[in-house]
Amino acid sequence: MSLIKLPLLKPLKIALLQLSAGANKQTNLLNVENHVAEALKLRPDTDLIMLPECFNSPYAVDKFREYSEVVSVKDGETTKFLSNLAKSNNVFLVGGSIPELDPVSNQIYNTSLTFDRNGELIGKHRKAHLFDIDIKGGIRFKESDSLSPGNKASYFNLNEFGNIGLGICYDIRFPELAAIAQRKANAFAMFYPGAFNTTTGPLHWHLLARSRAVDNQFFVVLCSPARDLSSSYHAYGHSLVVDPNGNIVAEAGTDEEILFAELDPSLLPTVRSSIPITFQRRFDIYDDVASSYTPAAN
Ligand SMILES: NC(=O)CC(=O)C(=O)O
Repeated sequence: MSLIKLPLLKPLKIALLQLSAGANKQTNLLNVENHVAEALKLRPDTDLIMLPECFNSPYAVDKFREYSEVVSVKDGETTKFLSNLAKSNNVFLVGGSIPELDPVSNQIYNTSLTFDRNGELIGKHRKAHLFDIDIKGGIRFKESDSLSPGNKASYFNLNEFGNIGLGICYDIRFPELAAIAQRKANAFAMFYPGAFNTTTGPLHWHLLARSRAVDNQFFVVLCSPARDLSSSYHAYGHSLVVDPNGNIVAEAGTDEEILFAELDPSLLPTVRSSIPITFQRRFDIYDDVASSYTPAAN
């Protein structure tokens, strides 16, 4: 077996903070700060910390505008908070997601912000596929009642660790975003802050994470809010890390929890050489789909 050559990248040590978010934004931010401190106390060599979808506000269509804020390191309360948190702790920070107010269009987005160790904003993704579903006897949710969709696939550079792709929650159901990150950016992992629920979580959470990992032969990382039965939306929990072979390597329960994992990119060449789908793609027969992609850098 000859190994596929990929640039030698460093293993990335990550901590996922599975937290609940209540009605008080300050309390939610304080909870994040305390858990970052706790994670770094337990594992001081952590390189990257990830937060869940909607960590500073309730996950509720009728609350997004009320909690929304501009994304600005100067004027945005949560942007500033995240930037300082990354810098003061010398970590990369995948800032889950927050309701973002675009001051020009007055539209609201579900937006994820990623910061480097200096607190620089290195990535911004607006949830591209809005969660509009209606499962009889299960759950009805319509993000598009108050949110607008983002319009690009996102991937970012983490210096010596290489590139990652990022989507938010429902975005995981659309394999194209992960495929773009893998093929256009040679990403070694796809990160999804995500709040599945007690109906769709048991149905599809693990299946989708493992599918995206196996499709692209890279790591898939999902960070969920903790389950809070007193809130209107019951998050699934089960934050998850899946390796490039589709194996679950770390999984949280349903309560607040810090989940640690290490993403070793040296696994990718072995997996890709064993089952070489990377070389076996038939773009000659699915060219129409490929040419409809609209890739964009940050
Ligand atoms: N909450 C979401 O965006 C997605 C979800 O719960 C699902 O796809 O299921």
